[in-house]
Amino acid sequence: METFVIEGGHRLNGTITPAGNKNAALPLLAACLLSDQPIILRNMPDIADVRVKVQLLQSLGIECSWLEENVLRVHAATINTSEPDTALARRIRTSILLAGPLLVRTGRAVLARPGGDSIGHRRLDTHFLALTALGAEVEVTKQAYELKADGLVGTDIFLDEMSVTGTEQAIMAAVLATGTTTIVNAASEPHVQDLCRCLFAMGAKITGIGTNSLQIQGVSRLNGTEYTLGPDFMEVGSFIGLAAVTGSNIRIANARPEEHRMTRIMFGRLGVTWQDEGPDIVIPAEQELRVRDDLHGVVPKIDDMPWPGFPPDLMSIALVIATQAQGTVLIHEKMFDGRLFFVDKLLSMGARVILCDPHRAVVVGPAKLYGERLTSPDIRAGMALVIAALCAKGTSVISNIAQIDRGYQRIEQRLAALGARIERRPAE
Ligand SMILES: CC(=O)N[C@H]1[C@@H](OP(=O)(O)OP(=O)(O)OC[C@H]2O[C@@H](n3ccc(=O)[nH]c3=O)[C@H](O)[C@@H]2O)O[C@H](CO)[C@@H](O)[C@@H]1O
Ligand SMILES: C=C(OP(=O)(O)O)C(=O)O
Repeated sequence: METFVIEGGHRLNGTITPAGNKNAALPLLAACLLSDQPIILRNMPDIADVRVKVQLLQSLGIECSWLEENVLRVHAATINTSEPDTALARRIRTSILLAGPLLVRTGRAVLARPGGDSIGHRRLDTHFLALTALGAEVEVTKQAYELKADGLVGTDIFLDEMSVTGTEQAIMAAVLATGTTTIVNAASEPHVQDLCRCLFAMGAKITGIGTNSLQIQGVSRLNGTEYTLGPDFMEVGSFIGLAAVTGSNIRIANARPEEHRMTRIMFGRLGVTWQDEGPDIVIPAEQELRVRDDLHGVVPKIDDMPWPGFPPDLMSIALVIATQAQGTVLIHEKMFDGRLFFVDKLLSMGARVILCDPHRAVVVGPAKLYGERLTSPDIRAGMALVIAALCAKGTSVISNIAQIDRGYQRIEQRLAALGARIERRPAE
């Protein structure tokens, strides 16, 4: 197990480019099963979760090869089995996204209960609601799911919540179903849009992309294509937070500023500002971080919602920024039950936070942070701890960085290029 050793308290400077969106890459790899033609995915992030997903595809007999850095060719000419490798499937959340495509291609899917971040209960009910509506038979056991279908038939589906991967599952099952499917109360995050656009390029008939109501006219086959993934907006939000708490001037190249309107509102409540310069985001040095109270001096809140609300994956970053802002703010994590527990790590660094319950934390800032020995509990808390450590006085050692490697491509090298003092070392 490796660690990050971080010496904090130094200002950073320079340009950083976000990697391709992790949460687009993972469903797109599942979508490759929907065609027997080659698909070339560009701007694929070279992260641990993608590597596990590629191995999962290979366990089905699908050809996957990196043509060059961040360019992956996937060719599902034949699929040898409907049972992806159990150990690999248990390592990532999106192994479950193979269910719909396997049903379509082989009429059967046997999948282990998936892994992914341990941030509270991660329900899959929406996935099975959609698949059964389209005609699949599903048997759920304690640790696995067995599905079969003799052809899927389009229908009107109203999702019980705007689940991101639940929506992706429904889309992938519907594109080759007979007839028309409507998916209402659908998620519309940029990664859901990337999936729809790639499927569209493969010949799928989808309208309503980017909205909460999708219409899909089933087609009889899908072609191969080439598709370029969008930038990871969680990386962009993380880099904005990093610049703000370290007082650094950072340019984030090709950041798609239009995807950060809600982030601007929420981070703005902590006094964080930036300029959009064409496709780039430029965060100025030495900002005055000060909580902006609501009208009548009421303590403001930062809370998450499905898109275009503030993404839950940026809540941990917002919490670290709040520790450095003058004033009091409520962090209200409404979507996940277990994402705020990492505040005990920030408390050990000197942050002033009251964890009211699993969903709410009151942060009083600014607090001077000090280097600590820390463990990364999940991917986003891990990145939040890296940011806290870079802002802290002294040296921090972060263990369990495999969590961070799941989603951030060679992060220590990219941050070191901005002047960050961060090293990857074998665990002592
Ligand atoms: C691989 C991938 O893409 N993972 C992302 C995906 O996970 P995933 O698809 O697993 O997350 P879901 O969208 O299903 O649900 C996330 C949480 O929000 C709750 N919920 C969801 C919708 C809703 O309308 N109301 C509600 O309360 C769910 O009950 C759950 O606790 O979306 C999450 C929410 O953006 C992100 O944190 C994950 O990074
Ligand atoms: C929760 C996340 O990932 P996953 O759904 O893959 O566990 C995340 O990307 O923050």
